[in-house]
Amino acid sequence: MGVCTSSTAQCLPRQSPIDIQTRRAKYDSSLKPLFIQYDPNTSKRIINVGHCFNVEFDDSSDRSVLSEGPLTSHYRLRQFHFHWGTSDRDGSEHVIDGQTYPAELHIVHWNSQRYSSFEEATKHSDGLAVIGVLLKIGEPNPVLQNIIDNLDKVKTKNKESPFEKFNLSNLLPKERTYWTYLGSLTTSPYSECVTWVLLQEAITISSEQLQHFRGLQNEDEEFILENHRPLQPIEKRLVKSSCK
Ligand SMILES: NS(=O)(=O)N=C1NCCCN1
Ligand SMILES: [Zn+2]
Repeated sequence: MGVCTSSTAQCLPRQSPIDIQTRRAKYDSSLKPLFIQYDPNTSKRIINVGHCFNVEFDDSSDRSVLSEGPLTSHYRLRQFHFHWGTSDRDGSEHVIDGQTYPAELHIVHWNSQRYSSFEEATKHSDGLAVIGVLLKIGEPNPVLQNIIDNLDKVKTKNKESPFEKFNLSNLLPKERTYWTYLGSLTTSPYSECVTWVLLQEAITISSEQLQHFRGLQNEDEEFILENHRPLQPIEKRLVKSSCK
């Protein structure tokens, strides 16, 4: 069955982002540890897409993949991007027990075991798996600095620049425990095709580093000061936790 992009008779909406109420999350002992394998040789370019910037990967084969965890297929790495706010007080899309974070990293993968392309995968309820990583203000992050040093090359919409040999694994926190739930893309067309995997450990970014994100410009050459979607109703969904 195709995914719903809004509430229709045969299915309750499963929109994202949501507030993760950790005390309501249920520990599921059947959830496995995540298997994450990212080949630095698959990173290709950084591109300003108007509402954010993407770092894109060569997804013509299963060289960079996510599997296990709550997933029953393997998912191929496509791109990662961030969401941020006009100040350090908010900017994340997911919220934890009502607490907003200054930014959030999304690592987007598509089900290459069942579908032939990213575009096709977005039409199915198990099409995508997105790892969400919360960012908190702290020490400057040297791995993020490598990305930030390239933002001046993609200042305006559709500008792109080569971005090769990037080791995405180095951006992830040490601990990989997670919450998981069924949701959607948080940008248009909001397709309900995403298995969300939100890491419970945040990574750090300094306030000065985050300010560089807000220096990117959209198609009207205005600064992209914020790009996070408002919270959506959880409806009847359950959030599962990989740990007690
Ligand atoms: N913020 S999100 O849910 O990852 N949204 C996406 N939209 C299309 C490309 C992949 N991701
Ligand atoms: Zn996103």
